[in-house]
Amino acid sequence: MLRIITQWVEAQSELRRIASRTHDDMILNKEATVREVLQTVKRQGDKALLHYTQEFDHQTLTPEQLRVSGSELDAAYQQVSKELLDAIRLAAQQIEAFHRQRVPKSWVQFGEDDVVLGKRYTPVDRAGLYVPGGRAAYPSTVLMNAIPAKVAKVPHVVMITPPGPEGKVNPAVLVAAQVAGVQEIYRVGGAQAVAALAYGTETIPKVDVITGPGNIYVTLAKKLVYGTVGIDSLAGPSEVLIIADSKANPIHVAADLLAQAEHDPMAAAILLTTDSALARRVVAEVERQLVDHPRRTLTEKAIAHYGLVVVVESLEAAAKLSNEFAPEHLELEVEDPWAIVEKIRHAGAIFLGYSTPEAVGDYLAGPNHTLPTSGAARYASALGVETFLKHSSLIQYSQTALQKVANAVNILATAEGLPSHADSVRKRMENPSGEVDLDSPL
Ligand SMILES: NC(=O)c1ccc[n+]([C@@H]2O[C@H](COP(=O)([O-])OP(=O)(O)OC[C@H]3O[C@@H](n4cnc5c(N)ncnc54)[C@H](O)[C@@H]3O)[C@@H](O)[C@H]2O)c1
Ligand SMILES: N[C@H](CO)Cc1c[nH]c[nH+]1
Ligand SMILES: [Zn+2]
Repeated sequence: MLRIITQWVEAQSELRRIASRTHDDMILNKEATVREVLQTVKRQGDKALLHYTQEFDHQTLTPEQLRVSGSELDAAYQQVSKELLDAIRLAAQQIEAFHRQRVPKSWVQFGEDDVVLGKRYTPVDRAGLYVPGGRAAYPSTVLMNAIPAKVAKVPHVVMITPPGPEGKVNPAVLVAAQVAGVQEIYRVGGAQAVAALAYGTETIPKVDVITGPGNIYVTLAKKLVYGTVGIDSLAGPSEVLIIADSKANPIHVAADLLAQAEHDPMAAAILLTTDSALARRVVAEVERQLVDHPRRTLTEKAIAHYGLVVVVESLEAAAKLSNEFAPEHLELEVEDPWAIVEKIRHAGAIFLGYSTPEAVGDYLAGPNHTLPTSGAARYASALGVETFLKHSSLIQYSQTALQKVANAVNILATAEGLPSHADSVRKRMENPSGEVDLDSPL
């Protein structure tokens, strides 16, 4: 049952509790397990992957079965309907069009005295895409990860996803991978999959960056291997925060809350509204929609632990609470959403207006659905092409330009007690031609 609260201080404290749900859980219960999984995979490679796949996914695999075979990839096309294939293709086109919009470009700038400055973007050599598969199969997440990697021109992309019943990977996931151009797929999930990508095993290549969302084990593993490899962001259990006014439709608001709650018992679903009647209607409607819900047990858990309705005085107050929470998804179900968006400072993705359910963003609007959770939207952003790129700074100085700054470099280097830094400039001033007298004693 969703709780309604009206007190500002209580709302702030409840929102803090919900935002920190993954940190608390991570630290108290799961971190030890994940550390052990990471260490064991690092030491034992494939053997550990098979062991943990048995323990956590209840599937018995041989090392040869870790990689999804060509015949399994071909067969997947026979197992999805034409409608599903068409929907995957439509989503792929829209996601690609969006991600091609603003690809960072290398640049150089020519300044006074022939100084050249710039940035050169290059893709990582190898990317590892995590596609969740514990409680649901996510062909959409395949597209959201693989398409930006492709647009960034990453030369080697591998995908990793947990095995389902009978060790099989969901055929829609395999089809989406092929539509997005990923052929190298391994069936392993959880922290053990992240470890394989970070350290490499006999079968699975080590990568430079790991992207993709996942449950608490996956998210904690990504956090722990950061540094050995790059990661996109901490995209953990899903969350939605809805700001609604009196004109919002309670049936739609309830459906949107449940759409995120149904991902995971640790998902969060929050409504901030200026209308106490709407608050009550949404609570009743959530109950009603849960009655025949196919994922009722896990969705109810999420709603009971991390669901909340807050009645606020104004939309400005709602925006303030939302900024404190920094949600993964923010829906503005209000009459003039563009007036409120001005006040929003932290959110992974913002959905504007009554007819923009968050689910269009999950599947095919174009922007990425892999987004920071648990307050990480304060400092992180959606997965994108730039996640797979890094840039090198470019700096070229002429002798004249160097001369002009020599004194300032000398002063700074002396202040830092680093004489060779000063010498590296001074010696070029003393010997501008760079000629070496080979007859003089060394
Ligand atoms: N933030 C985002 O952008 C975004 C996008 C899509 C999905 N999601 C989230 O991704 C998650 C998907 O979770 P999922 O569970 O369906 O799939 P998952 O693939 O993330 O996790 C399943 C794996 O967890 C491991 N695991 C399960 N129980 C374990 C235990 N007790 N100990 C150790 N390991 C264990 C298993 O190895 C299993 O393969 C959800 O939380 C969903 O909300 C987030
Ligand atoms: N809402 C998820 C991100 O938190 C993404 C997703 C994929 N499929 C359905 N939803
Ligand atoms: Zn979703």
